[in-house]
Amino acid sequence: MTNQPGTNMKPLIEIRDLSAGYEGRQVLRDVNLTVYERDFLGVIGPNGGGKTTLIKCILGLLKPTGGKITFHMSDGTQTTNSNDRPTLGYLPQYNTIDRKFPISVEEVILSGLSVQQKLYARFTHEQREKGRAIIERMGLEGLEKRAIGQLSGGQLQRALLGRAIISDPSVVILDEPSTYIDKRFEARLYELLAEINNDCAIILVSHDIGTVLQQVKSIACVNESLDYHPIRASQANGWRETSTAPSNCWDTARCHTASWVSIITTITPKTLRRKKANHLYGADHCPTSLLAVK
Ligand SMILES: Nc1ncnc2c1ncn2[C@@H]1O[C@H](COP(=O)(O)OP(=O)(O)OP(=O)(O)O)[C@@H](O)[C@H]1O
Repeated sequence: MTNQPGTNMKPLIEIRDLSAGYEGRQVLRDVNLTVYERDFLGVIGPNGGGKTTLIKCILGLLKPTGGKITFHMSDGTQTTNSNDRPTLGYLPQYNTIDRKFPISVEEVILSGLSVQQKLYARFTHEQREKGRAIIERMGLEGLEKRAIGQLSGGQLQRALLGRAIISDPSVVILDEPSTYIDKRFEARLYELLAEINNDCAIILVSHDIGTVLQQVKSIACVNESLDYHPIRASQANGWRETSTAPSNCWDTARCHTASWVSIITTITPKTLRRKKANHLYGADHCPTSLLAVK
């Protein structure tokens, strides 16, 4: 199944019949998905289901074994070459970051401009000012010169988010952004994402289903294949709520169908309790059948 174009939403990324894997082992198959202008797509699914692999394919970090990814440019042209694609902002999973790398907060944030920068060229005054504004927006004032190895987990996540948005990308991709972020900044993080979403599309990979459902406009469940469900479908004036879920949506992903569909259809008090429990215990330790299983 592929998601259908909205009435006036411009596609930014079109994924058709994508398959991908590692060393001959297939991880994704027959993935079809379109990311639209100002979309806010939540990507959920079980551990090892292929969420990060999908993101790597979009970013051009992993070559698909089949299918194609088309990027739509602001001038109306299209490309399948990831070197020519529009700027994508990326916040990688926390555990992929080498914290021993000798780089400061300011340098991490400015490194998000590297695609616009000639190799070894100095940053301009304007770029540094932009870096300062992002540092302030991320609540990192006073930590500009601190090496990333001396930051708390949440401070590092904020620096990485700053890096992801500094280049004014057309799509920001966030892989588990709330890991290590405290409650106060988590609320700010989602406020920031709502602000950013006024200008660009967001793809958010998360295990925090309650938060995902409150924030996103559409959901993709990835477990080898992909099932898509719009929560707020596009219409002439933007996005509107929908309340239907395809009953087989989660079957394909081998999730617990009834529980998932009830979560998707409405945010129930049960879901809110789940969200609270996730925050207290972490999604992986949350004892309930609402979590996806392989
Ligand atoms: N570089 C790699 N080489 C070989 N196998 C890999 C590699 N990266 C991921 N895999 C495997 O591919 C599968 C999908 O991994 P992926 O990281 O995409 O899952 P995920 O849905 O993002 O999982 P999680 O929720 O745990 O982050 C897993 O079985 C994983 O072990």
